[in-house]
Amino acid sequence: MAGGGFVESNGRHYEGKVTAFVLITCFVAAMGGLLFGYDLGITGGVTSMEPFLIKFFPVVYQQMLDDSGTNQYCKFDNQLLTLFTSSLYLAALIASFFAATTSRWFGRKPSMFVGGLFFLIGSLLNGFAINVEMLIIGRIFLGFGVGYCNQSVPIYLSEMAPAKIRGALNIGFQMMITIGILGANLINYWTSKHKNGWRISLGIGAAPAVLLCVGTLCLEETPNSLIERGQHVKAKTMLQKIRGTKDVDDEYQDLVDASEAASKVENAWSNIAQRKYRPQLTFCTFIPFFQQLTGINVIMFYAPVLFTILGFGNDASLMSAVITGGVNVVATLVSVFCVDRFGRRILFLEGGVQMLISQIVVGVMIGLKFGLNGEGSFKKGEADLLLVFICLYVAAFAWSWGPLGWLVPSEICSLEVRPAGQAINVAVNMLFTFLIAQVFLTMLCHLKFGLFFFFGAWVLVMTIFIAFLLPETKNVPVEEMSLVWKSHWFWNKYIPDDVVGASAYHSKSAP
Ligand SMILES: OC[C@H]1O[C@](O)(CO)[C@@H](O)[C@@H]1O
Repeated sequence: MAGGGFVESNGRHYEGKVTAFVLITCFVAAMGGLLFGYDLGITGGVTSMEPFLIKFFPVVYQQMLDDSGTNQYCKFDNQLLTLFTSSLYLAALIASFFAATTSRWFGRKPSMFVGGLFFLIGSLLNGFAINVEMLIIGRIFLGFGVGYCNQSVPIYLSEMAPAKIRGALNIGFQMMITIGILGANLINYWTSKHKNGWRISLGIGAAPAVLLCVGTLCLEETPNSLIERGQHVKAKTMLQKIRGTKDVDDEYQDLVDASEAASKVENAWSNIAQRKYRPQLTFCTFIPFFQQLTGINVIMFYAPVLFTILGFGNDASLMSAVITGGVNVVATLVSVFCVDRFGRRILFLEGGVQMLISQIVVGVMIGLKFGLNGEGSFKKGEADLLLVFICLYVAAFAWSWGPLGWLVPSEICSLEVRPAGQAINVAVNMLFTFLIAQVFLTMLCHLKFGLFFFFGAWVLVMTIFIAFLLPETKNVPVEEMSLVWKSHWFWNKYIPDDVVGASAYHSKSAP
């Protein structure tokens, strides 16, 4: 068992080693993130494979053949094809509400197990699909898996992990999502060379799903969940077991206190609607909304389709998706190292400016080449340059809005508003992921190259939003957030003086 040491919270010492339990936890969490990323990334490549289109979407395929040489912008515009991609996010949105109740009543473990099972069924239905119905039902099952896992895995992680690696694990989840997307792109690149390769692409997700289910069976329930359900003795024994030491009294007491405080919260929804929580409500709603309005999923879902449209050729399209997927992973890693050193704001602001410039360049290049009628294709050198700017855009997203879109909402919400804040964050994220997936191909058909300016304009709005409204949250303990709001030019009017008095007292009294 590697690692060890202790962490302080509220002046108390938490003993805690990185035990085997913690490592298995990381492994399972990794599978949860990986599956989400895999399902995000897999459809773009699959929907650009001819045998797949011929079998399930012959109309789109015919449209593609008939259209050759004419309007590239509208080649793939088909509602049923889009529904194949986007149905997952709608299902995830609905399932995340059920998952919240399951993990509260029955524990995190059953929730994650159910999530893994959904993933397994969905992957098998897709891999063996004989008609569009089976495909879409499979996608809906995968969506239930995403809803269940996105809700329970991050909670499980933060409850199991020793405090000192909690933040790293938070970004680690996003990191696994990007690795899943890259894995999907690589697998598509390989399977596209085989006749029924799409079956492998869609079915192979069953493997991590089995690992997730089996992994979950080997896991223990979190002490927090046991306390929440009145099993105090078991909770303490469990905490000793997972921390690898008998000396857990301080941490245990904090968990009991936190659970008591949480049980007093009668209605997290009416809490977050109170005036003094206006900053939390605003950021938990707007951060996921803006994250999706960067347009990132246009690249993540449709990169191979988009690159095909731009004239990259089938192989080059899939290869380009692998390149953007790789950039996504590496740039997320940059964030892991920078976020606590340089802070959140600088990443948001630099990322915003870099995304905006890249989007303008991409829009102009496509506009100059394809014009309004959508006719043309790029020469090799031009295509490479376009790819460079798309990579710069992906990198900027991956060290800013990607991980921070999850980190910031979670670190600004104190216990009394956390469940509601987190639920809003996940729901808004899924809703706009769904909408963008659903309307992108139609928007491309109508807005043409202007689509890149459309998302660019949103990036400008969100960068101004961050510049003026988000204070730095680096190294701010959650109980001191109200001091930060109170000293902010805009939010100060929402924070009553007595709340700040209480936090100031708290922070002084904590040694
Ligand atoms: O890495 C890109 C991916 O990250 C997310 O924004 C989630 O944080 C997804 O919507 C996107 O596909």
